Amino acid sequence: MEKLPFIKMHGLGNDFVVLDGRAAPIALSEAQIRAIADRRTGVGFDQMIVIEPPKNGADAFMRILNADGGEVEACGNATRCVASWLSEEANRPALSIETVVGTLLTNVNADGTVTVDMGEARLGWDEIPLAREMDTLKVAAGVAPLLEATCVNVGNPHAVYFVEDAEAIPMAEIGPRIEHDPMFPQRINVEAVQILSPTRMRMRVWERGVGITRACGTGACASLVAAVRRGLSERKADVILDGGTLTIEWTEAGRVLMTGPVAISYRGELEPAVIESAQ
Ligand SMILES: N[C@H](CCC[C@H](N)C(=O)O)C(=O)O
Repeated sequence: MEKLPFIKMHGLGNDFVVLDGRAAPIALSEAQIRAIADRRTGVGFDQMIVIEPPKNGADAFMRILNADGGEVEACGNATRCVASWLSEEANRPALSIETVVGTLLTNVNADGTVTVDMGEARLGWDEIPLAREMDTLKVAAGVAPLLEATCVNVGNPHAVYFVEDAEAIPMAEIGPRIEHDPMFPQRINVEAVQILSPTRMRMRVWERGVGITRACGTGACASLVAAVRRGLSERKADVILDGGTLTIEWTEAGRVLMTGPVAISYRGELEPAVIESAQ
């Protein structure tokens, strides 16, 4: 096996290993993905992104793998990072990037931030999905003090809990218990949100398949949509994450736009032994 080149990128500290599978397909097992995700013996990442040739005429297709090896539908911060990289390669700011749940439109702004149109927020119980029919505005599922969620799907599933003090929530302890609650048949990303003003909120996240991350783009989108649904926020607001701030807008047309910075940390080559030794 050859050495595997990669780009290490992050969006507000939500970090990614990006592989280019356009010239030759890259197929890794869940165990191999977990081996690369290891922050001591691998490279370490929250998500792995594999860029593939487009299937429906967009600029590229992106596959998204969580650190636990599972493939998922959406990753907002990674979409922004990939858009920035591909935009420089294509020498144009606007791109379209296919994912397993649809094609996302991206734009690299003059200040270097990247905006992604994550598409329409899905609010139906079967779109989240939940285990049974109910109003997704108030879902009685969780672990104290996170007991009533507003659930939103922005390509991937989120349970958003509004709290008085986000810093006081023991996310490492209760996040995994909510992630695996039987109410959520595809598991779920968990957000604790403290409203600071009609245009600012603080959010902490336990990500499905990863754990606590410094930022979650789709989580910020879901938090804004949930806050608007509960009358707690204007349709455009800043979401303050551990790693920094994302600006999110839920347009009158129902689409969710996310804007924020991206960064390349380094480029590297993965030794074949890391992959071949994976159990
Ligand atoms: N953990 C998420 C995927 C990554 C989401 C996050 N990193 C983002 O920026 O949207 C899930 O299992 O749906």
